[in-house]
Amino acid sequence: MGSVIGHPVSQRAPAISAEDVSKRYGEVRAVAGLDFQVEPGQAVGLLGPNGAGKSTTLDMLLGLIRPDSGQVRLFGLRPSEAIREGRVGAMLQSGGLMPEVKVRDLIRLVHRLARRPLPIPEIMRQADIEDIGGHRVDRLSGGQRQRIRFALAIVEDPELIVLDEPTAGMDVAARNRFWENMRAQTRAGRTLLFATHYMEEADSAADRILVLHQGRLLADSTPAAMKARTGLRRLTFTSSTAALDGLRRLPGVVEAQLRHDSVELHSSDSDATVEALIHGELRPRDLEITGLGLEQAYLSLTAEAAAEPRAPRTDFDRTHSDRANSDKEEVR
Ligand SMILES: Nc1ncnc2c1ncn2[C@@H]1O[C@H](COP(=O)(O)OP(=O)(O)OP(=O)(O)O)[C@@H](O)[C@H]1O
Repeated sequence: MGSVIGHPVSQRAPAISAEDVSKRYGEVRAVAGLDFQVEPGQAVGLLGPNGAGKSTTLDMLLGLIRPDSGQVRLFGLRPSEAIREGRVGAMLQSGGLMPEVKVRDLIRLVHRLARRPLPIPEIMRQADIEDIGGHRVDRLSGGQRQRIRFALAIVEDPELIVLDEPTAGMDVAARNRFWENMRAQTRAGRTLLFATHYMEEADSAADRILVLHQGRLLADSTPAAMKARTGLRRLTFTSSTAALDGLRRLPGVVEAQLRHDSVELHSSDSDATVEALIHGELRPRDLEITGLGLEQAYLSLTAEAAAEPRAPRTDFDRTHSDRANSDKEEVR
């Protein structure tokens, strides 16, 4: 990518650096003391339940809102500088598209305004919108509109792409094509930070996962390490004599599901569970043992965090407790 080569000065700086970043909305602590760095070329998935602070974090990284405290740098620059230099592209949840224009005309318009744009055919190809160039923007489906937003995000060939739930509204085929394209983007050296609620996307597209919970960083890990962390295993088999009560009493079993004669167990001691199954009455067939998926690992992590008593009040809380309600600041 030309732009990567074209910015030697801050090449060694992390693509993203967030240092002790916090943000409140009145009484709501949206983000509390967030610290992380992302190296160039990484694909990072940002996960967290509704209200965990994902969008607030992305908005602060992009300079759309100012943190109450802490510092954000992109390639060693303030967010507004990095964006001005065309090094950052974003695709956010909000933001309307110009109505009554054709897709190709919209891309041409934004292309004309950009300082160092990619060629239009390249933008259309990368965003997978070649087939809808002649369509009116206000008559597109939700998934097609997302692809237009992505096209607008990459017009300036940015080194960092920030995506907030990019595949919302896309069908399965479009979603697969989108992530295939994203993998090509990171192979080409681009850095990717995306918020998502789809675990399978995070699992396949991210080489690192950040889990936010109540504005704090709960986990910073690879998908594989996160899955291994729970220590739980999934056992599936068929049995014509299984009953839920008996399954739940098996050693190690923490969760049991029975649908017709298909059984799924989650076990904290799969050796003991298998031993009991083999020597019991159930006669399991087609027994398979696998690790739990990212979704279960994520759910157990966030459930654990929700069950913990709230962390003690911090200096940040005391300093900012009287802050007014609507302090969203536009800085660009
Ligand atoms: N402009 C605002 N004014 C007041 N409170 C806000 C504002 N924006 C966000 N919040 C609150 O801050 C917290 C974090 O919200 P945020 O949108 O960052 O979470 P999220 O993880 O992106 O959620 P979701 O998955 O639902 O998009 C929530 O409690 C939310 O209600």
